[in-house]
Amino acid sequence: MAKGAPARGSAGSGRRTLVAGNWKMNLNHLEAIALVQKVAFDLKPAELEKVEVVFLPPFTDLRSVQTLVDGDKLAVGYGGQDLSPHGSGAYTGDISGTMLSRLGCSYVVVGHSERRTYHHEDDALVASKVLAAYKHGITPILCVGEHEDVRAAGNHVEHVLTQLEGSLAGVSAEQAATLVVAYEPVWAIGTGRTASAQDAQDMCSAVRGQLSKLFGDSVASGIRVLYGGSVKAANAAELFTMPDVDGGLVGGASLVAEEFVGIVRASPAA
Ligand SMILES: O=C(CO)COP(=O)(O)O
Repeated sequence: MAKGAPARGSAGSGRRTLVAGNWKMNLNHLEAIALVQKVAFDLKPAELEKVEVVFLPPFTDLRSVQTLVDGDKLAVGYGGQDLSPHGSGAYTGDISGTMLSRLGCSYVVVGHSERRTYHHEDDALVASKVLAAYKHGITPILCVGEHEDVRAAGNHVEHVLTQLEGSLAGVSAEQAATLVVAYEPVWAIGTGRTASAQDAQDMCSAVRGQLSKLFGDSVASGIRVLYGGSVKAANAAELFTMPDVDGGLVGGASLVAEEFVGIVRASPAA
């Protein structure tokens, strides 16, 4: 039985399933165009209406993806993998929310474990990026998740909920209404070791319970909570039918058109 806020379930919850492909540091702009074309042309309009499909390419591919999506009026979304907490100015290498929104991005990943690990991003920095995204009208996909040792010690729920609260410092209930959270256990990312559907459900439910405490039941029941970590066409259906799992944040499998399309089709909503 779900522990989180109000009666829901992906089917019948009112939350539209979201399948987002995080390409990480892969694919040049030509490969990007080929992949988006293949996925978007393969999926039927009815499927794209039921499941929201989002591409998260490297910054250098965004212009090409924008041109393709706009030119062919594709019913897919796209966004960045990170953004600067700053608005503009002398921040070498940073990409601002304004730049992303000018490129038509509707989403941005914030606080991915790879950035937390390799770029030492802490919850306070992640929270400032979440606020920067909202400032520019971009929906943050906030990533949280535990390392293997934390799970082994049985502290994973507490760890993730602390991370969630810290990463949402300063966010209002009104802003949170459009939030997307992605639960990505670090030990499942790129390892082929997917969390069990029940483990994913338990954590996504706990996340929703914490969102309820922070923003109230009605806001929390509308927030989409995704699972990420070795999602494939073969395991997506089991994960996405769990009542608090509203879709997936997909890494490796999002680079292969047939596999990504298979994941979208595995959604019970599709
Ligand atoms: O980190 C992820 C998505 O953000 C998950 O990556 P994989 O699907 O390759 O495990």
